[in-house]
Amino acid sequence: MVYTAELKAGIGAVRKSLQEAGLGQQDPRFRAHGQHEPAAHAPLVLVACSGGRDSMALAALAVKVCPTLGLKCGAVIVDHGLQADSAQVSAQAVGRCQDLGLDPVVNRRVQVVQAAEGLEAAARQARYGALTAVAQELGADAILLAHTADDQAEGLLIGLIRSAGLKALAGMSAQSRRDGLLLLRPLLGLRRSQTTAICQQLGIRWWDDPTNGDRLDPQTPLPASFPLRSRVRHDLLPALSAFAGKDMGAQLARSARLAKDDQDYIDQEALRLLSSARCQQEPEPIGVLAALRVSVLKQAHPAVRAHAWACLFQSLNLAVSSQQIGQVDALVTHWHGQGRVTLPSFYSATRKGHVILICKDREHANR
Ligand SMILES: Nc1ncnc2c1ncn2[C@@H]1O[C@H](COP(=O)(O)OP(=O)(O)OP(=O)(O)O)[C@@H](O)[C@H]1O
Repeated sequence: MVYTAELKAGIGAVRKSLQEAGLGQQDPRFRAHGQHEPAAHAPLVLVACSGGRDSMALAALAVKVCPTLGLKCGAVIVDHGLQADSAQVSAQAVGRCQDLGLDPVVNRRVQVVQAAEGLEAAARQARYGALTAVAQELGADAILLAHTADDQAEGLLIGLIRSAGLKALAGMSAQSRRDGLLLLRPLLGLRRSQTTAICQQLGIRWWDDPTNGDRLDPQTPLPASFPLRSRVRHDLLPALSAFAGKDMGAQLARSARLAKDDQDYIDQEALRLLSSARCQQEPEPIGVLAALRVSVLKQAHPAVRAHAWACLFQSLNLAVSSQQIGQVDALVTHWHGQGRVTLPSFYSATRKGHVILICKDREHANR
């Protein structure tokens, strides 16, 4: 096999990701280069594979890297059942992963229930649920996802279209946890052109999702019926690059990474603020979810305080608007004896002297 620049970049990225996650260092033998037969009880990592070019490239890279670290490498293919040929597409991806040598390869069919947040979000929810369930069933240590720098760039533009603030700009983490499961994204530094080249160089075939519009004329905008992500990829990002006279994909991906670092830092400060502002008096009266000292909140930077409110409401599963966060914050910064701020699901925020109380309506507190 010829180690092309793309293959070297991909192999290096997967190896670094697994090592940074603390995987593959259990046995001193694995510090030496070369292939090592994984022990029967060796940690298992699973590639989340859609059958597309990015995740087929990742499957090919991971199955090469894992044995050098003494890890077992399998794959999970989730069949969303949203397209007429989805069972066939999934079966094809299973076969291709097996041919590459991944083992085990699991095909999991899910039921996508359309919810208020749309079909794409519902499919993502169902997909992560299935990935977590399979990982738990197999005792896997991590799931590898094949998001690339192009996904980061597109995500940033989608964030700008849909919402506002730092969160809208912040990209995905290279390492995160969901329901206790470690999620790794080793290819965030690679471009889609590189994953395509890796597949071509290794003779791997992939499936092109027709809803991506990849095979349609690049000069003709996709109809509005295509998913937003596909339209951003096909129309907006190329138009932006043409306008700027340079490849904006790389720059936007870098911005998404920097914004994510900033967001992680502010979130950490916000959690610290919440913990130092909490009143120590125990137990809280019935219906009071949090009691926070105004003197501590007042000293914090407004951006940190805004994130603290957002973190607090998120922990209570409350979808609170930015306007409501502003009203709650005014209890600290512009206090003139105003009444309580009504929040969703019978929650409210009130100021009592030098304390902000986040309460659930007494009638509903015990339900
Ligand atoms: N049906 C699926 N089954 C398993 N994993 C999936 C599936 N769909 C997506 N994933 C995982 O989530 C990642 C991001 O999903 P997305 O739909 O954005 O894919 P993509 O950027 O088109 O990548 P690909 O070319 O691999 O389809 C994929 O690279 C893959 O790791």
